[in-house]
Amino acid sequence: MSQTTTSAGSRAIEIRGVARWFDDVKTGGRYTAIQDVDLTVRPGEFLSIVGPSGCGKSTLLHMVAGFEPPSAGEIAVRGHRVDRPGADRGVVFQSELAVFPWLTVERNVEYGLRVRKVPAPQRQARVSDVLRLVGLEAHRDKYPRQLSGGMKQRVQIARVLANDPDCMLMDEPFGALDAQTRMRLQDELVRIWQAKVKTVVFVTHDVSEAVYLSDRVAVMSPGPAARVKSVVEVGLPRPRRRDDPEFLRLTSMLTSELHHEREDDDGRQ
Ligand SMILES: Nc1ncnc2c1ncn2[C@@H]1O[C@H](COP(=O)(O)OP(=O)(O)OP(=O)(O)O)[C@@H](O)[C@H]1O
Repeated sequence: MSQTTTSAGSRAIEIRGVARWFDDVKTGGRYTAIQDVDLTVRPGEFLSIVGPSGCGKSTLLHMVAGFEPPSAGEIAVRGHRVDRPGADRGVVFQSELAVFPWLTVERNVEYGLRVRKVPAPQRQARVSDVLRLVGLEAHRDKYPRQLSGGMKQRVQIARVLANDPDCMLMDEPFGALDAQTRMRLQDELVRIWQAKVKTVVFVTHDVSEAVYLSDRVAVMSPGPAARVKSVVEVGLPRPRRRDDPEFLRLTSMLTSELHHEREDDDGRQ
């Protein structure tokens, strides 16, 4: 990251006027995936991004991660412009391929700490701490092929937490899991988030998952030129119940918001 652009204040992540387009080498034209995206994420907040398939959720998250630059606009994390990946932002992907198959659970989790040359005693303490937090202590010597899909996602989460980032950026991390495992991991994620007080940005297709987990839910419009069309506050206390009438009302409201393109800009921020 480079120069300070804004005072961090109450903004963990600030996305201002961001667009991303891709050149089509065959036609010489370009495809504008997202345009004019404005979104502020507060420190310690759990914010989900929902949107139709292909609208640009992953593209937006990858830009916050610093994997690719915006074509226009600016992204700042704690007041610093993002221009590359950084240890302050940890990314959890949908695919279990993000876990190194040739390393044990412990080695996977320790990986970032080794790269940063954290001394062995500190490394071991940190790894034990996060393995305990994600419930993988008993599996530390196993290889990924010996783990279930849910356990592999826990390895990814533990690996991110070991680096103690300010924000966790999660790209449909539970998308490939069966419904029961998914719900269990949602509960675990809330517990971990509450224990570690990280800012979390969570991309999902699943409105109910977003309402269950989040402080606020940002809804994107369909692409091309997708934008954040509204941001909805979820005021429900935790632990949440999926059969709570207010939970069901919010889920149904967000579902219709997602499926109906609205031209007004009321909810933009
Ligand atoms: N490297 C690229 N080159 C060209 N087009 C791209 C590239 N990456 C993404 N796109 C296009 O940008 C749009 C947004 O893609 P993205 O994967 O961010 O959407 P998404 O909302 O995360 O989708 P899904 O919910 O299906 O995972 C899509 O139309 C996609 O085809």
